[in-house]
Amino acid sequence: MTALVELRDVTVAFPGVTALDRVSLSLYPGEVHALMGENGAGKSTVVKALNGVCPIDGGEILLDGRPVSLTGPSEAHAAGIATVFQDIHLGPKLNVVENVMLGHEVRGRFGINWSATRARAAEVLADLGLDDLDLNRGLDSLPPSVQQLVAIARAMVERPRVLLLDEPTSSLEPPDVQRLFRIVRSLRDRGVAIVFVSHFLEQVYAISDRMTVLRDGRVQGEFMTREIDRVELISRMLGRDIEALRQIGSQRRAHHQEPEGTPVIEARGLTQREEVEPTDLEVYRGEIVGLAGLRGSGRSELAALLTGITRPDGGTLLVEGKEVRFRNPGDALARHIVASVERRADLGIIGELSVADNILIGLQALRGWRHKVSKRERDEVLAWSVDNFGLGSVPMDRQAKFLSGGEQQRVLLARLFATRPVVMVLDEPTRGIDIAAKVELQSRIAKLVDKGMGIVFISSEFSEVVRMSDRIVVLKDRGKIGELSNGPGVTVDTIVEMIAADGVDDDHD
Ligand SMILES: Nc1ncnc2c1ncn2[C@@H]1O[C@H](COP(=O)(O)OP(=O)(O)OP(=O)(O)O)[C@@H](O)[C@H]1O
Repeated sequence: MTALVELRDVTVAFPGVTALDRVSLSLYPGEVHALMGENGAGKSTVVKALNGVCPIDGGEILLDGRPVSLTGPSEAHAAGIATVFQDIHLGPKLNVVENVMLGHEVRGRFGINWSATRARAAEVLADLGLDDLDLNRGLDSLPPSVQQLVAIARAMVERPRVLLLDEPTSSLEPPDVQRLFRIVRSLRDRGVAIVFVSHFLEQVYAISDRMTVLRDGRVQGEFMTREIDRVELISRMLGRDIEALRQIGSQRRAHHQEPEGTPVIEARGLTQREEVEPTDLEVYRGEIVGLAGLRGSGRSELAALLTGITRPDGGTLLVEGKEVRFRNPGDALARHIVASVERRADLGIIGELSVADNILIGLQALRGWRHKVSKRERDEVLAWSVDNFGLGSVPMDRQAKFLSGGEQQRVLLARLFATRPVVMVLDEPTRGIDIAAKVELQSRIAKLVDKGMGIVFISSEFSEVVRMSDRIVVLKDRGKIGELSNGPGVTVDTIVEMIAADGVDDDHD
C-alpha cells in the first residue's frame, strides 16, 4: 500500500530542544495511526508539522509520494489535511451551522446562501451520524462532548483525506468516547487516514490500527496495534526494562489503620445550589480520600467548595475542628489548604513567566509580596521540584508557555507542593501526565501523606483512585452515594457497581 502522507527524516528544533529528530512515519488511507510517547516526546509537534503550524527544519513531507511544502495552515488544508484541536477553537456564541460552516459558507450571487449553507451543514452532520443535533443551538449551550463532535464535523466540511486528532477525548465521558469512535471508524472505512494522539492507553488499543512510539523526539518503533502488548508498548515509551515495569504495576499503596483524632478538614452538609447536594466529608492527617464519580457527579464542584474556589450556600467547613469560611483560594492557602483544579486553563500556568517563577509564585503568595523568598530557599525549592517532578530537562528560565502540556502540569504540582500544604485537593493531577511521571507522582503523594498531610484525590481513572486511596467517597448526580474503606476486596468494579446500582430502583417507581 502506498502511503498517503509520509514524513521522511523530519527534524524540528526549538532553542535548546530538538522536538523531532529525523522522524519518519507513514500514514495510510483507511488506517488510524496512534502517536504514542511520554510528555514532551514530540507527538503534538508531529501534528503541528503536518498541519502547517510548525515549519520543519530538516527532512521532507511527501503527499502521494511527492514532496510538499506545508508552510502554513492553508497549505495543509489545500493538501487535504484537517485538524481537530484539543482546545476547541470554535465560536461559542455562534450556532451549530455557523460553527460547522465558518469560512466555508455556500455563496450565491447575493452573498452567503444561508439555506444552502444550512443544508450542507446538515449533510455533513448526518454523514457523521449526528442528525439529531439542533442546528440552531448556540455552541455554548451544548455539552463539551457535543462541541467536540461539532469540531469534527467542521473539520470534515472540506472532505479531508487526512484527519489529525490531538487528544480529542480528554474531556469526554465513556459514552461520548464511544460515539466519537464510531465516527472515527466510519471515516476510516471511507479511506481517511487518521492520526490519533491520546494518553488513554485503552482508547488507543480500541481505535488504532498502527502506532508509532516516540521518545525524546525520536521514533522508537512502529507497530501494528494487535501485535504489541501493553507492557511492551509502555516499556518502549519509557525506554525501560519490562520486568521493572511489571513490578511497578503490581504495587498498591499500603493502607493505613482506621483514622483517628480530629479531621484535618471536614465538611458537614456542605452544599451549593445546583452543584453539590449537602455532603459530609472527613479527611484525617495521613490519609488519602479518593472522590470517585463520573464527570458531572459533583466531584470537582465539591473540591472547589473545600478550597475557597467557590462559596457554599449552606453547611459548615471545619479545619482542625474549627469552623472556617473561605472567601477565595487565598484564604484557604493561608491555612495551607491548596488545590489543583481540573481544567488546565484554570490551573493557572502563567505562560509569560519563567518555569522558576511559576513554581515559586504559590510560596511567594503565601509569604505575602513584601517578604521576598530568599535566594537560598528559591534554589532549594527549585532543586526539590526538579528532583521530584522529573523537570531535569526543562530550563528553569524558559517561559512556561513553551512547555508541553504534561510539563506544565508537573510545574503546577511542584508549585502546590512548594507551599508545604496541610491539605491538598488534587483534581485530576495526573491527567495528561505520562505513565512514568504518574507512578512517580503517586509514590510522592503517598510519601507526603505519611508525613501527616491529608489529601483529597480525584481522578476519572477509577483504577488510580483504588490504587491511591485509603477511603473512597463515591459521588453521583451531585451527591455522595456511599463511602468505602479501601482494601484488597475493593476494585474498580466495586465503584462501578455502586454507581450503576444507585437509584435504579427509584426509576421503577
Ligand atoms: N514553541 C516551542 N518552543 C520551545 N520548545 C517547544 C515548543 N513547542 C514544543 N517544545 C518542546 O518540544 C518538545 C516536544 O513537545 P510536544 O508538545 O511535541 O510533546 P508531546 O509529546 O505532544 O507532549 P505532551 O504529551 O505533554 O502533550 C517538548 O520538550 C517541548 O517542551
